[in-house]
Amino acid sequence: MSEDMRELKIEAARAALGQVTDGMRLGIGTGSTAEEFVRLLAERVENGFSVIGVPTSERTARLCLELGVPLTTLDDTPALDLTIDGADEIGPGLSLVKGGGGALLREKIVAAASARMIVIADKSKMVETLGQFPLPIEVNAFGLRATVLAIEGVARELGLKGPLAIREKAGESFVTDGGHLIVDASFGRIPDPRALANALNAIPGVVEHGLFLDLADTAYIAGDGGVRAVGAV
Ligand SMILES: O=C[C@H](O)[C@H](O)[C@H](O)COP(=O)(O)O
Repeated sequence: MSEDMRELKIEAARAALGQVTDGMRLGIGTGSTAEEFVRLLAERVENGFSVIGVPTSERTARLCLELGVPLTTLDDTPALDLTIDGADEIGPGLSLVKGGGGALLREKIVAAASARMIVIADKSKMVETLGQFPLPIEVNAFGLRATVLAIEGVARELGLKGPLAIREKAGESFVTDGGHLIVDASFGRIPDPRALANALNAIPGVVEHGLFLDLADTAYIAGDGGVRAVGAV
């Protein structure tokens, strides 16, 4: 990642930090942008700021522990004030594709348990139509081939084309924090994300998918001209 790109992620994270107030219960996202947020948050915590966070992945949990950000679980703190997370794509109405890092299931559970969700990203994530980033679909390993066939069937019915790939890491199937697999669907364009989300939700082997609809309230998008807020501020 270039230094410029990292700087944009830091700027977006800093804008989101401005919305965090003392005592908040936070959902803490996953990925390179969310990690910049964790680093800034840790500096505030070191200076006496009091927050408690629910991490959306083991990776984020490790970073928080390393930097001294206090953590809780969703079982102990089931209602959160604010989730701050990155995204792979941000489309119309703050519809999102998430899950490039494989954390989509916990991210969605945490976002849904939060009163508010802020997305932080550099400007490259803004798109007119979702789908150029392969859509991550978290699936149960049991019946994988049947589930892939069902996803292909749903895609065909919706006029979506493109290969499905079982995600791999270092030559092995990638396994999520929840012990599931990821199917990456390269549709190119998803003109009706809601129809696809509903159809995927109806497939038993699909645990969750990376379409986040009606979850994000605000996005802070960092570009050359500074940070732009999209949605409610
Ligand atoms: O599973 C990973 C998450 O959904 C990330 O928030 C997403 O992939 C964006 O990550 P990054 O900030 O590294 O582009």
